Amino acid sequence: MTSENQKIIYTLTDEAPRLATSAFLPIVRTFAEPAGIDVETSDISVSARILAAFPDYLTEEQRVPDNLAELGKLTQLPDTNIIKLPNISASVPQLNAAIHELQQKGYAVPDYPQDPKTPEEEEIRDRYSACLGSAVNPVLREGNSDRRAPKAVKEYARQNPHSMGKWSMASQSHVAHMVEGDFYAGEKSMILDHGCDARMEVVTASGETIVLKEKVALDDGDIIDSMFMSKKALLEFYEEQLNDARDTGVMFSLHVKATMMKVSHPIVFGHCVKVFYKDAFAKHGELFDELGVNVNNGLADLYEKIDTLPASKREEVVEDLHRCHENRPELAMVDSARGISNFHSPSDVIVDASMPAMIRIGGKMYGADGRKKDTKAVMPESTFARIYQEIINFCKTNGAFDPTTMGTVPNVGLMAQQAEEYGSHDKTFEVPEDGVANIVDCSTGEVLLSQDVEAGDIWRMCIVKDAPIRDWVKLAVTRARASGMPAVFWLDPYRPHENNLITKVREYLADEDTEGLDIQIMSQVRAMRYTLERAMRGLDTISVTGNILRDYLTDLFPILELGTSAKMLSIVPLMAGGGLYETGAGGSAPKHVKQLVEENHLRWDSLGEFLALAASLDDMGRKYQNPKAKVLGDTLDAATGKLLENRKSPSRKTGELDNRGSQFYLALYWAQELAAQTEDAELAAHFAPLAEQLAAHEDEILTELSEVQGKSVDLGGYYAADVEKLQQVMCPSETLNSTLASARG
Ligand SMILES: NC(=O)C1=CN([C@@H]2O[C@H](COP(=O)(O)OP(=O)(O)OC[C@H]3O[C@@H](n4cnc5c(N)ncnc54)[C@H](OP(=O)(O)O)[C@@H]3O)[C@@H](O)[C@H]2O)C=CC1
Ligand SMILES: O=C(O)CCC(=O)C(=O)O
Ligand SMILES: [Mg+2]
Repeated sequence: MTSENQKIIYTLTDEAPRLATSAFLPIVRTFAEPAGIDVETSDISVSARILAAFPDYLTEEQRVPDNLAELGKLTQLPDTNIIKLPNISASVPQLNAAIHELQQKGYAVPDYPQDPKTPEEEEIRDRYSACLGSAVNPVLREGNSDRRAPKAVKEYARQNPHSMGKWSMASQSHVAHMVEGDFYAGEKSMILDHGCDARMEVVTASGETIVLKEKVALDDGDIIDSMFMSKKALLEFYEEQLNDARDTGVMFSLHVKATMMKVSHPIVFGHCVKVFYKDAFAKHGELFDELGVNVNNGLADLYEKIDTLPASKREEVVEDLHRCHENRPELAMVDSARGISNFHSPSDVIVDASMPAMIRIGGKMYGADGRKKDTKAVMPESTFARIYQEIINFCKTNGAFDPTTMGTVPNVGLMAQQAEEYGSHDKTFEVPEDGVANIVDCSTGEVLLSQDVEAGDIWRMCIVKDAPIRDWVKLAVTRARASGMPAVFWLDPYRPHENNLITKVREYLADEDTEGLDIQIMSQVRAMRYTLERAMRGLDTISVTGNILRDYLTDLFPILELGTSAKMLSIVPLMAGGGLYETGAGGSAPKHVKQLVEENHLRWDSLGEFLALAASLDDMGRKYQNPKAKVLGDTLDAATGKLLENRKSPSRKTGELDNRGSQFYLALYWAQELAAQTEDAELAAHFAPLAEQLAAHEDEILTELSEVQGKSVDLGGYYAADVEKLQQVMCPSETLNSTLASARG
């Protein structure tokens, strides 16, 4: 690679990360330039993706390129180096809000047809499906995942522990999951011994064949699974759990991932809302249908639709809804001050973040009165829910974990090529009629996997490819070797899919040099217990997991260990040789944007972004023999360590140091580290004046950064903010801006 094409592609995403990046990019460019590294941006925000999907609805000037598709191609090239911050995985309400904002701005993109009636509407819905739910990560994550807390970050957390709630043996909090009729219960799985195209079809009782998916391309060695969730069993389960929560006086909460599991979980969520309010639905069901109410989009959708009714009718409906609460348990709240419950929107409570938050504060969630209470955490799908019950049991017995002493739990996650459930959205269906659900080899007609299903059941097919499994095993061995930690594969032999994985894991482990390494395979509940026992004693254990547990555990352990998963290093070594560097494991923190807009204080911590950039630079240095890049990476890591030591992370409180102030210190320390290092005299000479200038102007810059706080700001939009306004708000210190500019060529 020549110096001309040494390039970092920096993605622009949504919400708080987008804000933070606006402030960080001038710093990144200032530091990357002397090492001959270009920093190119690529907007993959939900609004940019919407615009890219509808060029024919836009004027020439309004059109934007399909950046995500472009990046997807680049993941297949060995030179690629992408930094990716969290982005919105849009639920339908979020998608609608983004569309509405764009329309208001004069972009004539069409409305989202939730229930398409014409071929044109179907075509529009298909185009929008590329913007809905988790649409970015699966395209870019063409590798497995390596997430961990770097030593300096772990050490900082040990010295400066975050608060932890108390656990009591008497806690009534628990997890409720289905024990029959869920995806786990009747799962079937096989390892293919030949490649083929398969179709998914339901053969109804009357003998009619309904093809749900014409073609799924499969390869020799793929593990494929067929699983379904029974609607009947799900409704019974909800009724039982609601009654149990009411009878035992515990709050009710529902934890799903409707953003990522964009087809199945909104349905699972919607059924819960309907069961909770079943009397109101029994009485007003027809009216709700006429109004087009779809509670898969949350109770907010219902309230919005009944708003169109005459006042007296609306009041009657609202009264009937309220009356349902008399026979139901108290509901966990998302925002008790504003009366927003767990049912308001399917994207308000996202299981990977919501369960750790509950566990961290002693197994509680907030009730309508704003108080913390014990809760029944309902996760219908049992496959992974049991790990949360295991940690709850552990905390009840042993008390809360102590961040000053607890061990660390890094993760190596199977993720590449849309592995497992997280790649199943285009192969997930609500079954139209009772019958037999078959996965059929198109060329021979052989039925590969078969299930008896009923109308309304959710049926899906999952795939994991062979090459990613081999790569995942290799990555686990590499991490075990590099860290000296034991590595545990969390695989359950009683689950057909994981049993097949175990076969392959054993085979591929045999190909690796595992001499002296401690590598074990345990079912998930045992793995959790083993890991927790060790963590409590200060011992570290790598979790090696499938895709869903990757997601769950990389919020759970960092939140307990570090207070937030934002402080994780999150690397995706792309299978084609490139690197995708993500920032932490957390979300895009909509609450933080609200605080910025109202009070001009951004509490988002960019630590994950600093760690990601250092890893990206380091990789560039090694791959392209660019010693300057390596020096930049090392000094950035050192600066990040200093930032932690000197407690220059953003504060949550308006008026104190925020994200922008924290970034100023990062720039100062980075310049100082570069000036002080002796490996590259040119870089030292280049950055010495910047280090001096930044230090000399510290007070002035901090004053300029804090003066702006406390007042509301206008970003010119939420999903599609005005770029200039964004820049002005995020870079308010003229002194810092000009000092950085003077160091650039
Ligand atoms: N990789 C990705 O692209 C991901 C995207 N998402 C998307 O993000 C959105 C919101 O997700 P949700 O799961 O609700 O989580 P949030 O983004 O709201 O994060 C949960 C909480 O974690 C804390 N937090 C997270 N990141 C940081 C940070 N960098 N600095 C400081 N605190 C942090 C905040 O706590 P506090 O408010 O107390 O300060 C925040 O409210 C959704 O649209 C979801 O789809 C979610 C996960 C990953
Ligand atoms: O893609 C998403 O929607 C969420 C991803 C996520 O939560 C994670 O990777 O930890
Ligand atoms: Mg996650």
